[in-house]
Amino acid sequence: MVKAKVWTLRKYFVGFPKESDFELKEETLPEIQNGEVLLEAVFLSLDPYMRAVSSALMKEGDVMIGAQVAKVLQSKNPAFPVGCYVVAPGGWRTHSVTDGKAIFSLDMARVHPDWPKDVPLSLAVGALGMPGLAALYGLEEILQVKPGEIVLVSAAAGAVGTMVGQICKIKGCKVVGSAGSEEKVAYLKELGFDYVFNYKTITSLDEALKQASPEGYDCYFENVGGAFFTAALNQMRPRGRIAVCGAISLYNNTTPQMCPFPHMAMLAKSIRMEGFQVNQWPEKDEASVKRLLTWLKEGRLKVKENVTVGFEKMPAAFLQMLKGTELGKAVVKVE
Ligand SMILES: NC(=O)C1=CN([C@@H]2O[C@H](COP(=O)(O)OP(=O)(O)OC[C@H]3O[C@@H](n4cnc5c(N)ncnc54)[C@H](OP(=O)(O)O)[C@@H]3O)[C@@H](O)[C@H]2O)C=CC1
Ligand SMILES: O=C(O)CCC[C@H](O)\C=C/C=C/C=C/C(=O)C/C=C\CCCCCO
Repeated sequence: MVKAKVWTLRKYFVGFPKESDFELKEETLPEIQNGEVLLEAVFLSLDPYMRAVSSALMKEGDVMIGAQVAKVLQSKNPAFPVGCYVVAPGGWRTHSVTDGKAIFSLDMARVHPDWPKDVPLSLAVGALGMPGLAALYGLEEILQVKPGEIVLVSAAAGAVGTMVGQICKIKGCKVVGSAGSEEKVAYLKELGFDYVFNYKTITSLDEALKQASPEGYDCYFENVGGAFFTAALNQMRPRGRIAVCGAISLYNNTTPQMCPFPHMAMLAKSIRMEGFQVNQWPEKDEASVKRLLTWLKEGRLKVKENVTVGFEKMPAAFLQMLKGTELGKAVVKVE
């Protein structure tokens, strides 16, 4: 019998998560049944949605949800032969038995067959996986950005935001980003953002947005919510579009955050605002990953990861990701 180490949600998060909200356990896994595989995790992804959906989709004591890059050790599913690598919704586990169905979003998929040997497999849960697809779909399917348009993106130095900015430049747009440290601001300028500001040090968000683009914004890629949304909405151009990808500034709230009603601003400028989730276009995923991979190989996409080594460090790495103190997509490498 195979034993797995797992991290469970010991207590629901109240406000900002604490390491004591998690509990490390050991599980004995069942034999695989038809359609199932036995997986060994290689890289585990840490993402803000794990905080956002925890109270809605999990019970105390559940294994934390999440995606991982894993190797197939045993298989009774012809789509996933022994020895192949997959991106699976295995959760915070070192080993898992699964049929590949996700609790929340992306079902199990093989790592792209054309994955080059010199490209880290961890990118399959980062720039060339869920966050990268979220950026691509938000820009193409929701905002339908056109060359010459002006795009604003919040949390711009994050796994999604860095891809949004770079894809905007590939598409011939002007892109403005906000981030919470001078290190991140400098990095985004290296990536080619046209204008970047540190939202923690400016005196006025309205002034910062106006200075970045006096003519306003055609598109806003929303990752943060809260007061940033209100300021961005007020500087949208007529017929502007807002893609609601996330609202990380709200995830730790213990009471609902109120904001000015957006109706008059949306009415006056005929603004379109649409929420989306990355799992809405499964038929496009393989081709989309291939496009992102091509842009990476051409040097048109740059990626940065913040790799924590050791399964036992997952809770600490998760809190660090939510705090946003580090640059790069947060992943944990299982030793
Ligand atoms: N709809 C979908 O399918 C998907 C949605 N998402 C959403 O996209 C957003 C970004 O995700 P991702 O790039 O993976 O996250 P990352 O963890 O890579 O980056 C998130 C960044 O958000 C910033 N942040 C954290 N707290 C706050 C706050 N209170 N106010 C303002 N900024 C804050 C931090 O950077 P800093 O403060 O330095 O700017 C942090 O580094 C999230 O809202 C996430 O839920 C992600 C994937 C798919
Ligand atoms: O078991 C699983 O589903 C884990 C695999 C998930 C996979 O890694 C991919 C998708 C992640 C999508 C992220 C979405 C967001 O960040 C959106 C943020 C909040 C959504 C709130 C939804 C509330 C549900 O009630």
